[in-house]
Amino acid sequence: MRKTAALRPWDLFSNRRDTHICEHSNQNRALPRVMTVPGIISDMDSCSSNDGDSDVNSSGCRERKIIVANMLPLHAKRDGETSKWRFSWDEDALLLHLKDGFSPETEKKFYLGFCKQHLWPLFHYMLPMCPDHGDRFDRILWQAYVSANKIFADKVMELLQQHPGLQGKVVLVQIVNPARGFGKDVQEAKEETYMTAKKINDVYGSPRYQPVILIDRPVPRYEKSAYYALAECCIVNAVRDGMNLVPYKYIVCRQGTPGMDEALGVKPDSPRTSMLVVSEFIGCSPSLSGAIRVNPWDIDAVAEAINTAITMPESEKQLRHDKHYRYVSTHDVAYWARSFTTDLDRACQDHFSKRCWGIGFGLGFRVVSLSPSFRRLSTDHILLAYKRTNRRAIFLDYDGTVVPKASIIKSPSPEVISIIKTLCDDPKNTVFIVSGRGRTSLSEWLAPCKKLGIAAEHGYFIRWSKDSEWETCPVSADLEWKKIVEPVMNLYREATDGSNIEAKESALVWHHQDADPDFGSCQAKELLDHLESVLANEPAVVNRGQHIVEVKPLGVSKGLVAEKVLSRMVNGGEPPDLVMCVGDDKSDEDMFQSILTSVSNPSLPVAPEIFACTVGRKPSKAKYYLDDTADVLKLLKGLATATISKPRCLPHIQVSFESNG
Ligand SMILES: O=P(O)(O)OC[C@H]1O[C@H](O[C@H]2O[C@H](CO)[C@@H](O)[C@H](O)[C@H]2O)[C@H](O)[C@@H](O)[C@@H]1O
Repeated sequence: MRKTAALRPWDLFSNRRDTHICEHSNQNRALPRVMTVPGIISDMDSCSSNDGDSDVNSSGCRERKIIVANMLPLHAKRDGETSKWRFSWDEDALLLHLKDGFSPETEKKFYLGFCKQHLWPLFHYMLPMCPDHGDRFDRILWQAYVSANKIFADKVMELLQQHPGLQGKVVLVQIVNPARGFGKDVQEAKEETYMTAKKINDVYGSPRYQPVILIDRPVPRYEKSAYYALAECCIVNAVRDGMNLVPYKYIVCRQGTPGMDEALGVKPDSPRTSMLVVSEFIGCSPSLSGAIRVNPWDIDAVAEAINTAITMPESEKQLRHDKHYRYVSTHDVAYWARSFTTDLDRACQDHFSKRCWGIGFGLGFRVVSLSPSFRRLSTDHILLAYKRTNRRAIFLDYDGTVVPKASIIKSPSPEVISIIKTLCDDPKNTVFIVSGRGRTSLSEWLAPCKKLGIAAEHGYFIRWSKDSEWETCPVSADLEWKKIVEPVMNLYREATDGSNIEAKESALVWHHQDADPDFGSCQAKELLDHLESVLANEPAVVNRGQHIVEVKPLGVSKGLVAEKVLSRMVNGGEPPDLVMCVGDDKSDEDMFQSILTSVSNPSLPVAPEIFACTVGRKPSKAKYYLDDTADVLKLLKGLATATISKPRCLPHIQVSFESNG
């Protein structure tokens, strides 16, 4: 076993001074519910865990409630022999003055002055009464009150010291890397570091023990490697960082080499261990899955992480080290260079054949590269195909396609109804509205279109015409995940003014259309991440739509709707010869993909003509675009007109030849 431990903020390391790691078994140490100052600190450390556990929360962590009082109903007596304080309840609740912390002057001002002359009357609905101070606010008394509270707070913080068993055993070695600049800020940071180190050493050090060792000079690589090799734990907790390589170097040094083993007296086949505590804000953090991740601003969490790291069982340290070492040795500089080149190649694929467009405004501005074959769908173009085909499948999204997204009235206009009705009344057409919306509103709004098929809730429900029954998608009926999603969405609803939750039969949707646009978008991204992580093992998927974050059952998609409709047409002996699909958002991309794939379906006698069209000029699987819903309606109207004015079958003209004879 190596005999050195190390803890280090930024580039810091420390050595453990003895061979025994502090096996601090009571990690969730309970604090006494009422703590007084001065107390017997060592008594707190041995708090037993069988005290009723009333303040153990559901996750197993103790919630610490610290009550700090100026006067306690206690008798305090210092034991002459041991010099320890002994406390006993004062049955008569006599006031005990704890004078150690304050000068008589501060105590007089904060307690007799501010508390009694200002606070007490205030809390008793009276004006300040003292004739000396009259009715004026006395700033000096207030300042004494603030000072007294600060003294209390400082004392509490001091006593909340964590893991005192480690005192004398752990050393933090901080290597101060030479700064690259000479600004005032660098100087100030250095001064603060020195001051803090001195404070810690003064309080916790002894003539033979210095808890913090600052090394403020250029440290050659071989010397750093030696520190890395000896340190049992490495902490890199920068508040922001790019690709910090120190954790990787540390792992490699802990793995050692035959030469290092010899120098350190380590047996060649002895198990290797290493422990990393890393800031969640540094670039390498996600790649080190065995590291303990901390928020560097959370001092308590950092302290706990350090304790966990150095008290962890050796076997686990070894597992973590092996995992990290495998990662570091397979992801070397050559690997990074190769993967960067691959990513670059992929990103630039077809780069030169694409056209770039700047779209959006403000924070929404993006440059998108679009295929040169991506073009506006002209009515004339589709009309030619429409007129020469006889078995057409038409899929229309609802919101943002036939009804404008921004419209307050969500029901379709009479014009939309009339166009859709004309299209679906044509026996050559199979028309479906495929929407994320619920079945009740869709069937109500589209009631006049009797022959229209409706796929509601992204296809969770499908109805082939008004007279047929709703079919439910044969996916898992388990919607238990809703219980996980709802509280999370509620958090975001509460935190985002203007947002709301829509509960559908199979899905839950968080809407932020009426929230502040920028804040709403940021919250939506957060929510998406949050939900994806909590739903990792659930039969549900999270999607982002226009001003929405939606969670729906796994296996439900608009793409499957298109697949189902097309295969029913094929199986019914009516394979489509034209497939048209218009939609505006991400969920519609599934439909585009699905109809594009259908072209290569071997069961189709002839490949249908495909018109996949997105609404808005943006990257899409669709080959065509239209600018907005007005454009869509114009196009559909053109098709509807062709439907109505199609050449009727001419009546057979009977020519009779009358005989004149
Ligand atoms: O598949 P779609 O027909 O495009 O429907 C998708 C969602 O439509 C509805 O949300 C949309 O309208 C909301 C106003 O009614 C608006 O706030 C939101 O931004 C739009 O995305 C519907 O409420 C959702 O359930 C559908 O998934």
